[in-house]
Amino acid sequence: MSFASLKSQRQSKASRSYVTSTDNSKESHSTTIPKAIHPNDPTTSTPSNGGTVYHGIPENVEVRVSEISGRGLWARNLIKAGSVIISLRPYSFALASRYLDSHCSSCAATSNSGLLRCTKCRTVWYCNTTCQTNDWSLHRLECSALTKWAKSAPSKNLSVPSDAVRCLGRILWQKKKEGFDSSWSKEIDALQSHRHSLEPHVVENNTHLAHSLVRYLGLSSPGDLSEFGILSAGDLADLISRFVTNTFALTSPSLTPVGVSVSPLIALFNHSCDPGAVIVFPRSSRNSVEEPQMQVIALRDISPNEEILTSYIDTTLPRSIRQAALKETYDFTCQCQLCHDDNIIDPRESIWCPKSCGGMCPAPSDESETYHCVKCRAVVATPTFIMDALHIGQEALAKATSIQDTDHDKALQLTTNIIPRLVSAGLTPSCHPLLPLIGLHQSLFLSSLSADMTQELLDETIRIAAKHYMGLSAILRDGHPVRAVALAELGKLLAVDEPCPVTSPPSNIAFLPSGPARLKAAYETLVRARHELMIGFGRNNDGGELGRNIRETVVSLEKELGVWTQGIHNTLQDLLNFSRK
Ligand SMILES: C[S@@+](CC[C@H](N)C(=O)[O-])C[C@H]1O[C@@H](n2cnc3c(N)ncnc32)[C@H](O)[C@@H]1O
Repeated sequence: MSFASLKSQRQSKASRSYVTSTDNSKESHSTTIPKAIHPNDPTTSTPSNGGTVYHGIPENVEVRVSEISGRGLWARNLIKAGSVIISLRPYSFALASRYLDSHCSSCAATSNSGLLRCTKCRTVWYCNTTCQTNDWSLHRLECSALTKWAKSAPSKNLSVPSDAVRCLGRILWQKKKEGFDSSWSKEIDALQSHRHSLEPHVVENNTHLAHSLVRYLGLSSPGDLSEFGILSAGDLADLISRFVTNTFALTSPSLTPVGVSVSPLIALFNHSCDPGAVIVFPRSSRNSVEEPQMQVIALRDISPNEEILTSYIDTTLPRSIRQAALKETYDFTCQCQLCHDDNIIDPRESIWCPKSCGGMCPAPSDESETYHCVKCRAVVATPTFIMDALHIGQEALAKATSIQDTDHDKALQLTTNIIPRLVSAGLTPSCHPLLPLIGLHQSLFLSSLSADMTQELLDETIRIAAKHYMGLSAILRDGHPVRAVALAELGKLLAVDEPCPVTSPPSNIAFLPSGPARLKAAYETLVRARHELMIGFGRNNDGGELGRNIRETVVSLEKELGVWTQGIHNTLQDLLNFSRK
């Protein structure tokens, strides 16, 4: 698995607590509001910010330091939901190896008209010569490193270093170019490092990364790193630790992780499992030189003096998995309400009431002998089949995820078999591992859709997409980009022309509307998706590239529906005229 996918699994999704807090300021980690430090005042020098001057910090945001989470970014004024809080090009980014030939290495765009390959290293691709020229000052150095790496690679699938190694290489070349005393280098050096408190297996991973980096840079020993300002093994360990703790997944406008990115300013945001803001790459810039544009968008209104928090991990995951991921990579125990309030029934870990009252019960754990419904208060002994379903579901999820690219059919068979078992055990659609299994099932189904698909296959994919959205909407805030993308996907599937006229639906498949009713459902779903995209990908961005695509589809559906309504109107008019004759 690439560093990009690992990172994105941890950070791409954020969520909403089941009990919505009306007091947003509760999300801050200290009882007193931390004092502001003045990051843009070069005379300020506290031990916590090292006098770092942050480039591109907007007027309505300031850096403050809290005892629990260190530096963070705070709102000075009210920030409305859907506002772009920060927009910048990351200091460094690298595409994951599998996306190098489908995305431009300068602006990260995909191209329908074909990309141009660097003729020397034959590894990176560009939209055109402008993009190539823009990237040349760094690629010049990267190009020979890539060529040497490929020559000494033991096999073809190891002929390109990982995105993490390439991104670290770019950071070091750029630091050298900018000068070690430049503000660019100081911002990188001021990223938080946890090298003194890492768990042994993290140290081991970091050591592998360090060795690969030394090899990639063409150095014979770590001692040669002094030309990059790295003077000791401790400096190298710090560099790697800073990188791991502060990188973000580079994502496509529809949230596919395609690489890694580093921005020291955006790395100042602290974490919450119910964040007020998200980090996205909406592709909103008209000028490709500014892309990839990394943006922080408010998911809800953020009050003045409230800390702006983003999420580092997939917040659709249950608490124990979130906490383990945060501890391992970021070295802290999350204190957010979702992690600490035991009175919350978390839909991520819930099953339907076995007495069918429509209420939810906390999913039982290995230790619990009984479980109770929060609605009707029924207390029920935990049947072993629920525990078995939870365990088997977890194993199936791990297996299907690991083979999805190598054995599509087997992965699909696994998800097809396990989902009904979890549903009949009473898991709600947002409960782990049912929700990620439905998400995986949907993407496996989508990859098997073709122009000559059958009506049944299309209908089944629509039903899975609807279930997926339903599960996400129980845990993610309205307008969350993950939820918005899922709804757009559902709307697009509904808008696909039905492959053949529907006679009667097979009895084992629930009813789905057809013809004009389906068109109307598609229209309404896409209008709703556009509303969500405008929040999650920014109002000023028109919902990003995906929001603009959906707007075009909505307009054409409106025309189709108009033609249809006009057709009915004309037919009625003809009938009326005929009966009058
Ligand atoms: C990406 S950095 C965020 C900026 C960091 N606070 C700083 O001073 O540079 C991530 C680190 O911030 C700290 N952090 C972030 N969110 C936190 C939270 N909710 N509680 C405690 N520490 C947190 C952890 O040390 C984590 O490894």
